[in-house]
Amino acid sequence: MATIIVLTNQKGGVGKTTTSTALAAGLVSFYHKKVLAIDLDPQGNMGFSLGLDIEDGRTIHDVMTGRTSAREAIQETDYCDVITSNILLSSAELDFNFSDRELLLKKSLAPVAADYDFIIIDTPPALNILTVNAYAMANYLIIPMAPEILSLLAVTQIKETIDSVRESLNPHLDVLGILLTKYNPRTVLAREVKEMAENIAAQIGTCVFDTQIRSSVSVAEAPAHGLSIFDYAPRAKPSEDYMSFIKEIRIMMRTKTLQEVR
Ligand SMILES: Nc1ncnc2c1ncn2[C@@H]1O[C@H](COP(=O)(O)OP(=O)(O)OP(=O)(O)O)[C@@H](O)[C@H]1O
Repeated sequence: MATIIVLTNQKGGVGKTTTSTALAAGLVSFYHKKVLAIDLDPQGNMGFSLGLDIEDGRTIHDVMTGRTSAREAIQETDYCDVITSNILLSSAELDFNFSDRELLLKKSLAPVAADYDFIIIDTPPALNILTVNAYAMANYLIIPMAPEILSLLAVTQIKETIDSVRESLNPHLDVLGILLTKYNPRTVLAREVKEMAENIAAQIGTCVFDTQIRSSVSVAEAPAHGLSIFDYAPRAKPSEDYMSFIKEIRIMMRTKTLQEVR
């Protein structure tokens, strides 16, 4: 069965899509894993970043409204399989107004989940029914966070959603860690935010990853070329950092699985 990793933070612009895309591409390119990337953000940036025309094809909205199957909505890219999103998903709160609506994503992806090693889910900058659907099927949450004070406040609010999903839908939901993005180690703010993030991580029962993703303009340029950061700018700092990040989380996931077996 696939390991399901969800990138989440209801604050916008903190690097959720960038990290989802790098993680999906990195697991395929360096570890030869079979990956399905799901875009749950109505902005539809993940499909675009992986080189797809998001106006074409069926979307996760079609899958979740039962108009098509997950298998029919999967599109292939040079990196991984993707189910794209578009603006129609922004009416999810109104469209999905029936009982069990929190498990819609899990049920619709069940027929394809066994075909993959990893399912990576990019979420919208909100805590809504889409986020809850992602949390309900996740093995691990990763919280990207930019070094800004408002970004820290957002992480505190995520805790309530995590607690309520653990109580009712997914008791095994595990927060793998907080990932500092757009990081400039030379600024005082970045160092202060790192310390605050460590306090918040302790409250959520998680950690701040040892790896931080440094800032570089190459991150903003890569999606326009439909290339992963590793192919667009292999020597740029974020390529190095995302590579270390993937190594770090693979070790963490392996350790956690071994602990569960014992
Ligand atoms: N390490 C980085 N260095 C420089 N720019 C970055 C970095 N990471 C992300 N960015 C830029 O920050 C912007 C927001 O990133 P991204 O779209 O990944 O965030 P997001 O959390 O998914 O946003 P949203 O919540 O709106 O979906 C983008 O323009 C992206 O190119």
